[in-house]
Amino acid sequence: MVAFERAGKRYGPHGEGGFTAVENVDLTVARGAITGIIGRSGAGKSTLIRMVNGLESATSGRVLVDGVDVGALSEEGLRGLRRQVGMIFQHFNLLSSRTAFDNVALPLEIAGVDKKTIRAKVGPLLDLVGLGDKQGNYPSELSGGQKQRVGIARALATDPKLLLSDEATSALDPETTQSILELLKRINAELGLTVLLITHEMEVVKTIASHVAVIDAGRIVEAGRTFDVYTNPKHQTTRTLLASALKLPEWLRSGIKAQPSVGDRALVRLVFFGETAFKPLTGRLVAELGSDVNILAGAIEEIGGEPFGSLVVSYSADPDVIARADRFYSETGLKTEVLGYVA
Ligand SMILES: Nc1ncnc2c1ncn2[C@@H]1O[C@H](COP(=O)(O)OP(=O)(O)OP(=O)(O)O)[C@@H](O)[C@H]1O
Repeated sequence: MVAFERAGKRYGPHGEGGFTAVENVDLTVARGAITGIIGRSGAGKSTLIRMVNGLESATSGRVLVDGVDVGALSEEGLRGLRRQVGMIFQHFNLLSSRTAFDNVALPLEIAGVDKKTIRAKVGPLLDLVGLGDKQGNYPSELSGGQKQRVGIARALATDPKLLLSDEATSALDPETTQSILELLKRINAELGLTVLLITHEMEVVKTIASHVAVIDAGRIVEAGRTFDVYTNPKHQTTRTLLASALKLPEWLRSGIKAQPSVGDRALVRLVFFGETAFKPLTGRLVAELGSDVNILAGAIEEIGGEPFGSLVVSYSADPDVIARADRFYSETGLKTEVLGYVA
């Protein structure tokens, strides 16, 4: 549905004074799927997603939506594209002088739709997002979650086939975030809408995205099924993003170092799924390393209905202990990653 072909974006002049925000991105977004793009602040996420609806133009390569090169569209072509591509934003971007109803009606008014059709369309959309009783309320009278629901209804007004989500839950508390993600999931399933979202939170990706791409300094460093990337991350950026999503106590998280000093302990995430899920490997690891293994956190989670377990343990970073542990992992096929080192 969306294809980035060696797509890049450079702000300002070429050479000195310019800045390359996105570089050589090759990425395909499957029709009907929910795809997440995750990266740290400044990684280029907003630039990348805005290239899909022409809010930013590629300065190299191409971005195709349903085979159409966005960069080659005329102003009128772009307006047509934006009717097919809805967008929601971190700060909702509602007009404060308009009611919920009138905010949702706005794209239809702009498209020249008659009043009767607008009335027939907006009510059911507000019902769909659970705001049937708030049609006459102004944004200032709505909670953050309700404002985002209005934003979602507005994005759906022109019956788009693709929804872009720019950090749509970043300004919301965890509970409201979950309810908005549930709503997006339902819309994806019920309307068959393709969703492309950007976020800096692994939890968001894990909750709703079937596929994920990790962006770092303007480049996609890893992409694939969310389950695969989450259970077997290959790139250091992905590992760092995952580590920050683990529910480790603050005292432990803040003490993590990239390199060990003498006497430090390795902090290791063990991932259990598929064949390794049902083997009593933790006991064997403890037997292998002596009683030196500390279990610090553990959870059974699932992505897209596929369960997996993760356990965070620490043990001596002494090279001999590390070598024994690594031998054990390669013999058993247990997936692991070193999160860092702690004193
Ligand atoms: N109009 C612009 N002119 C020059 N540089 C820009 C412009 N817009 C963004 N940038 C730079 O491009 C880089 C990527 O910005 P972008 O907003 O795409 O990142 P992001 O991953 O969405 O970050 P955040 O999550 O903080 O919004 C940043 O270093 C930013 O300063």
